[in-house]
Amino acid sequence: MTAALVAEDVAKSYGGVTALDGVSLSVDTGEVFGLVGPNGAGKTTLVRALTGTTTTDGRVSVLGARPEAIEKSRIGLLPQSFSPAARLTARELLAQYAGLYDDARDPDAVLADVGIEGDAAEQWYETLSGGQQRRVCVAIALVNDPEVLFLDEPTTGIDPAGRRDLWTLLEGLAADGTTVFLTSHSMAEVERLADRVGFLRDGRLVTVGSPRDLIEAHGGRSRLLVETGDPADESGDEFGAAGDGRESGFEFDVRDVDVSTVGGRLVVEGVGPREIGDVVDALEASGVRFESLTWKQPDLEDVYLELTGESFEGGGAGVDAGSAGVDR
Ligand SMILES: Nc1ncnc2c1ncn2[C@@H]1O[C@H](COP(=O)(O)OP(=O)(O)OP(=O)(O)O)[C@@H](O)[C@H]1O
Repeated sequence: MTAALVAEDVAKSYGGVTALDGVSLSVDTGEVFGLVGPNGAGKTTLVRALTGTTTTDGRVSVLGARPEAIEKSRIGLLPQSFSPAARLTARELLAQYAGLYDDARDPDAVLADVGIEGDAAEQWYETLSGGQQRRVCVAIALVNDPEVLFLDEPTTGIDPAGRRDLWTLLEGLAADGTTVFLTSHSMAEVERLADRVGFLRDGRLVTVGSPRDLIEAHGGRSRLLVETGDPADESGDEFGAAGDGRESGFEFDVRDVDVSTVGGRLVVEGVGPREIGDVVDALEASGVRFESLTWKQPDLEDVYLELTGESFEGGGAGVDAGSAGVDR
């Protein structure tokens, strides 16, 4: 497969601040590449390097050419901060941007794709809600039907239903062969959309891989989160990696589980779906009273926390796909 995007040893400093410190990567034609990393890691700077909107050291190529030399109609860019004319309606804005290209898509159809229809399409941009404004900005990036689409935190401010609609739209574009380079702080978004994910930290690409491979390598084991409602569990004390749970005071007749307390929860790691009942029995046999149980498979958020050195905090809040809660 041919590479749509190539970065070789790309570096950028702002005064004494190193934003990119020798980044090399290649994105195949038709691939969705997700770039994640903490605030200030250099994601926006890399998007700007790849789109030729800032100068850098190193080499960048987009569709086989330098980004500045590429026909603008072949590229779509949604910058992180983008403010189109405030006193044009969504329709007028789309028509304006469509007019920049010889062969643009129908503005109304693009607006409909991002969920802006009816009254919202006739309102001044400045009177739309933040999420509606972001949708219009996404539409502007799509109006030229680009071969390569750069989206810098596209769904920030968009409500959950709109976010999922946008994911479906992006999946459709990717299925039709559009190359997508996406930055996001939503691990759910990246896990769902990206074929490969790059983790950027302090201007360096620390790892790249498919969500599945990264979760396998860095996500840890599936775990059962036990809300005991017991303030003693707030201590964060490790119960130790007792394979049978004995050091925690529980008689776990379940092999290869690690028990600890994190963030006020009892965390039993290494619990597969079939062992949930055994662990519940063991908890009850040990006299542990609990308010709820949540089973959580490792996901990209766990990978992120591991790779950025942030501690796992029992993360039940991040549980969506692939988890089951048992309330008592
Ligand atoms: N125009 C600029 N002038 C000076 N410093 C800058 C400029 N743009 C970025 N930086 C610095 O470069 C570093 C990388 O910034 P960048 O915006 O690329 O990070 P990011 O990963 O996109 O962050 P976020 O997740 O907060 O959007 C930061 O330390 C930032 O302060």
